[in-house]
Amino acid sequence: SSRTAWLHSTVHCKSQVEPHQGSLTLSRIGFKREIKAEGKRNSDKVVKPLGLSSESRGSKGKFNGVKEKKAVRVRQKEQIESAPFAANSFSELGLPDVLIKRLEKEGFNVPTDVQSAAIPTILKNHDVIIQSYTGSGKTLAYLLPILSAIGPLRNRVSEGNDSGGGKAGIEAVVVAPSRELAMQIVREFEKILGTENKKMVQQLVGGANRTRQEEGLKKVKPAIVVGTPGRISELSAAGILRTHGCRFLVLDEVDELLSFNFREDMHRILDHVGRRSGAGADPNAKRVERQLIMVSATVPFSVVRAARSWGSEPILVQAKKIVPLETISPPKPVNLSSSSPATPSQQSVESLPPALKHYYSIARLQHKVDTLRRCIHALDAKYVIVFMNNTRQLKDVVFKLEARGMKAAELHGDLGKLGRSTTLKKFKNGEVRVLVTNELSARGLDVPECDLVVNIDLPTDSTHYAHRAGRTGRLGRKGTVLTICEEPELFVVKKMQKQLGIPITCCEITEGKLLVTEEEKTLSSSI
Ligand SMILES: Nc1ncnc2c1ncn2[C@@H]1O[C@H](COP(=O)(O)OP(=O)(O)OP(=O)(O)O)[C@@H](O)[C@H]1O
Repeated sequence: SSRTAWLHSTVHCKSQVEPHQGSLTLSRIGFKREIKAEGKRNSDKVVKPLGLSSESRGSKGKFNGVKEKKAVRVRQKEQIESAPFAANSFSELGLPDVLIKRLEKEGFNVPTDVQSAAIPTILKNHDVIIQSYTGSGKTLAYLLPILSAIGPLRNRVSEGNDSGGGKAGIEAVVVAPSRELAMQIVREFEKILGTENKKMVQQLVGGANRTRQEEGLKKVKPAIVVGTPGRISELSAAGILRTHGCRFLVLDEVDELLSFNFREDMHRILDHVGRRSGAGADPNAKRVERQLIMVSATVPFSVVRAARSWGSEPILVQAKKIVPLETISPPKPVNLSSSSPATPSQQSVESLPPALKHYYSIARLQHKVDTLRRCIHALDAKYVIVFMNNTRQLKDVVFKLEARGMKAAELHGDLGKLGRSTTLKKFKNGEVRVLVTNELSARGLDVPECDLVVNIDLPTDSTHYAHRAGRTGRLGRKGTVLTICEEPELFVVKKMQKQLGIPITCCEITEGKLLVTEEEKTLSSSI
């Protein structure tokens, strides 16, 4: 039945890595002693700069760019005090001084937990999956190690003779599932690089002018490209995008990229960007060995499997934990029909920011927009993202809100590239208060001010719920998520509540206030 199908699809979320599996003594990957799960300040410790020894970088190939035919990626085995799970500054993480200065200039002074864990691990050349909750700063967690190896802000101390000023061709490929997300990543690169260097990054998104992109690749010769799977693989197949010398392949929102929709394009990208670590030297002798970086707030076992087959000894990096992938076993079947309260998997809890508040409200279909509007007023929300499943109905909701004097706009894939970016810009600058959208915006979209997410239609499963919800409460901010459902849909909300391990509290919006019933309060506190 469709209900069973829904349950099965959501089991993925639970299948993710259970905490404390396998030994955390990782001398293999350079960590000296057991890594404690709780974040530990290391301010009083001298932490050796990680990943910067001249022995392992520069002189041994990979970091000398594409000139050497058989670039070999050397993983650092040297011992360090401990992983700085909550570093006090970026300088503790082994990033070059020039890069740290740029970060400070842009107002980034303290790394987030996931950045503290991921940056040193990537600097030590490991293939990684980065998993931590939405809005926790995963973009910089991979962007900074890349910029410390490529381009003007790179670490020059550990280099050999010549490296990475953009002459070596494409050195990093970042793939994202939507144009908006790809453009956002480009802007983050540009922010750190500064105006004078922003040309070393080029966007390759679908829907944009392909000829201009081709010219850019030929004339400007960027070192980093960021794009969507279709356009990247198209340009690669046409021989215009040459990625044999690529040292970094990043798959942002990897679980989405590995979905059926992107299968063929992703296959081409994984096959043609750099050389897989450990792959036989013969057919790909001219390729540089690449480092594979996979990123998402939700990591189903299918991603673990993909990382094992496309990467080499990959490591799962979470905010406070680093685990070799080989210790992760496939999910056990979960009995979701059991009446006893399901124990949420640690992993699913970790996909959501801890400060978020989750509510649901029951309304008839024809009253959903009215409930939405009253909720916005009750919470005095300023930046609201509303999710729906059916693109054709977005317009109707926008129309109803506007009729009541609330500035709203629709955002979906059928709009042209220009229309999409204009709408997004208007939402970000506050001209539009309510952005009515579909799954397109659920992944990665970063509008830090977003204070309310509303599901007018239910998300298909708890993974989708987590990504939608994660558009608010970014980087420790407050945020509210409201799911408006009809009575018969309530069981779906209850199920997601169990799977995600969060209270989704029943509320009513009356007389301009969002009220929680007493009964619900006790129910949700028992979760
Ligand atoms: N160290 C930091 N200090 C201050 N702000 C930061 C830091 N790191 C990231 N940010 C900001 O936090 C916000 C969220 O970061 P980012 O978009 O990378 O989150 P994410 O974990 O990738 O989320 P999602 O899973 O939704 O894609 C961004 O606005 C980013 O600029």
